[in-house]
Amino acid sequence: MSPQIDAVILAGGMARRMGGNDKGLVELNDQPMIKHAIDRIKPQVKQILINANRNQDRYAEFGYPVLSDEDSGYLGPLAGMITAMGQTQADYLMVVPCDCPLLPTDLVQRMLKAIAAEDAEMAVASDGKREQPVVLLMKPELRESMKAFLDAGERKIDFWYAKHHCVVCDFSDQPNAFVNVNTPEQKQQLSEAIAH
Ligand SMILES: Nc1nc2c(ncn2[C@@H]2O[C@H](COP(=O)(O)OP(=O)(O)OP(=O)(O)O)[C@@H](O)[C@H]2O)c(=O)[nH]1
Ligand SMILES: [Mg+2]
Repeated sequence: MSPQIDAVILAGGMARRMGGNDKGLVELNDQPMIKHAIDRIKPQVKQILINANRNQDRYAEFGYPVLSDEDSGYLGPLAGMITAMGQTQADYLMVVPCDCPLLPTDLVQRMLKAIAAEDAEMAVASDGKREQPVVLLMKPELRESMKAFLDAGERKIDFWYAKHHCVVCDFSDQPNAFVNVNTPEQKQQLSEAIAH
């Protein structure tokens, strides 16, 4: 039987580079940014979870459970992942950010295959040039390890996954899939690129 996979879309950051505007709700070509991510991921998983720390009512309108960080101190993406790992019943959790509107339509399938090929604990996506540290597929059982790492004051996720058997899943055939919208300028650029 194929494993059950849920996804969490991380939208719990402060979005300082976006002027503090809640990035998942900022519109890109007439749709909230998170809706682009939802449309990419929904066909690939059983259940979507949204992780948000403000505007929870607006996020709830997308029709999926909205989880806020257990620790509300804006401790970074790890806090959102820990929260979602504690909620999911799935075999694997796919983590994606809300600010990558062009995620691969074969993301989950390839990440799962990469894990199986090496009997790894988790996979991190790469665009061929660099790893995408918040695009991860992992077993929810890793929650305790991640929580201990965060509780120890560590924040950098790549240091955490270096402690585990993590395989890099290469998407150099679609490098634009991980285009990341952190600033109004990046949003404008992508908006124009999509429109053409
Ligand atoms: N749950 C949760 N997610 C976070 C937190 N900080 C960042 N993220 C998420 O992690 C992903 C990558 O982070 P960034 O792109 O740097 O987003 P950000 O921190 O909101 O933006 P900046 O303040 O401009 O760095 C995004 O999907 C964020 O929503 C946090 O404290 N809690
Ligand atoms: Mg970002």
